Amino acid sequence: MTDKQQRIAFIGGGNMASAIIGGLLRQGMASTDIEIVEPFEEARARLAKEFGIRAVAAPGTELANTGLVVWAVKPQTFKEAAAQAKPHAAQALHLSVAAGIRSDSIAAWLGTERIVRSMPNTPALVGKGMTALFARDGAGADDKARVERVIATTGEFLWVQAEAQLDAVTALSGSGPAYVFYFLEAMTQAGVELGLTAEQARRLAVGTFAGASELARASTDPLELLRERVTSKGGTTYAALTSMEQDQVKAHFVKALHAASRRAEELGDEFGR
Ligand SMILES: NC(=O)C1=CN([C@@H]2O[C@H](COP(=O)(O)OP(=O)(O)OC[C@H]3O[C@@H](n4cnc5c(N)ncnc54)[C@H](O)[C@@H]3O)[C@@H](O)[C@H]2O)C=CC1
Ligand SMILES: O=C(O)[C@@H]1CCC=N1
Repeated sequence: MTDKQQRIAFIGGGNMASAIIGGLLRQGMASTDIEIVEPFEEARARLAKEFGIRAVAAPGTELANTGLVVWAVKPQTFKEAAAQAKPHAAQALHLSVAAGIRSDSIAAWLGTERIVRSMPNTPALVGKGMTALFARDGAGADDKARVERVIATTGEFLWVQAEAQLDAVTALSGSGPAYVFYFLEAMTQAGVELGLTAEQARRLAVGTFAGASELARASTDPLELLRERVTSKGGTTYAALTSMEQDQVKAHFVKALHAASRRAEELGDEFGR
C-alpha cells in the first residue's frame, strides 16, 4: 500500500468523525495520516486539543493525497460540502456516514462510483460501535476491505445488500443509543422516586443494560425466553411488564422506529437532490 492510499480525509470533524478518528488513533494510525476539513473554528480547536490534528477550514490540494475520504457532514450540508471538495478528491474511495443520503446522489455530486455508505453509532467512541455498510457496485473488493479495516477500529460491522435497508439500520442502531439513554433516564428517574440516590440508580440502570446486553449477546435463546426467565409468575417483573403492555409501550416503541426510518427516507429525498 502506498502512503497516499493509507491517508484518510474526513469532511466534517464533528461527533461521528471524532468517534472514527479516535478508533483509528487507538489502533495505531499516525495522526499525520489524517486530514480533516472542518469549517468551524471552535470545532477545529477541539480536534487539535483532542487528537493533535490541525484541521483545515476548506478542502484543498491535500485531499488529492488521500486514498479514502470519509463524509461526516450533516445530510443537510452534504451537497454543498461535496461541491467544495469534488475538484480535489476525484481519485479517492468515498465512505459516507450520513443518514438518508443515497449513493445515487453521492455518485452524481462527486462524479465517482467508488462509494460505500455506512451507518455507524456513537458507541464507536469507546470501540463498541455497531455499523452497517452498503457498497455501490463501483466499489471493488479492495475498497470494501479498506472500509472494513477502518470501521473495525470502532467496533463491529455488517454488510447489507439492499441500500434501502440502511434506513432501517439508521432507525435501529444509528439512532438506537438515544433510545437506550432514554430508557436509562427513565430507570434512573424511577429509582430515585423509589428512594435510591441518583448515583446508585444510574449505576444500577447502566449495569443492568450492559449485563442484559452481554447476556443476550452470549445466548442463542430467543429474546422472549430470556425475558421470561426474569419474569416469575405473580412476581415483580410480571407486574411491571403487565403495566407496560396495558400502556402499549412495545407497540409505541415499534411505531417510533418506523418514524425514524421514514425520516431517513425523507432526508434522502429532501437533501439528496
Ligand atoms: N451522531 C450520531 O449518532 C450519528 C450521526 N450519523 C451521521 O453522521 C453525520 C455527522 O453527524 P454528527 O457527527 O453527529 O454531526 P456534527 O454536527 O457533530 O458534525 C458535522 C460537522 O460537519 C461540519 N461541517 C459543516 N459544513 C461543512 C462543510 N461544508 N465541509 C466540511 N464540514 C462541514 C460541522 O461544522 C460539524 O463539525 C450526519 O450525516 C449524521 O446523519 C450517523 C450515525 C450516528
Ligand atoms: O439523528 C440523526 O439523524 C443521526 C442519524 C443516526 C443518529 N443520529
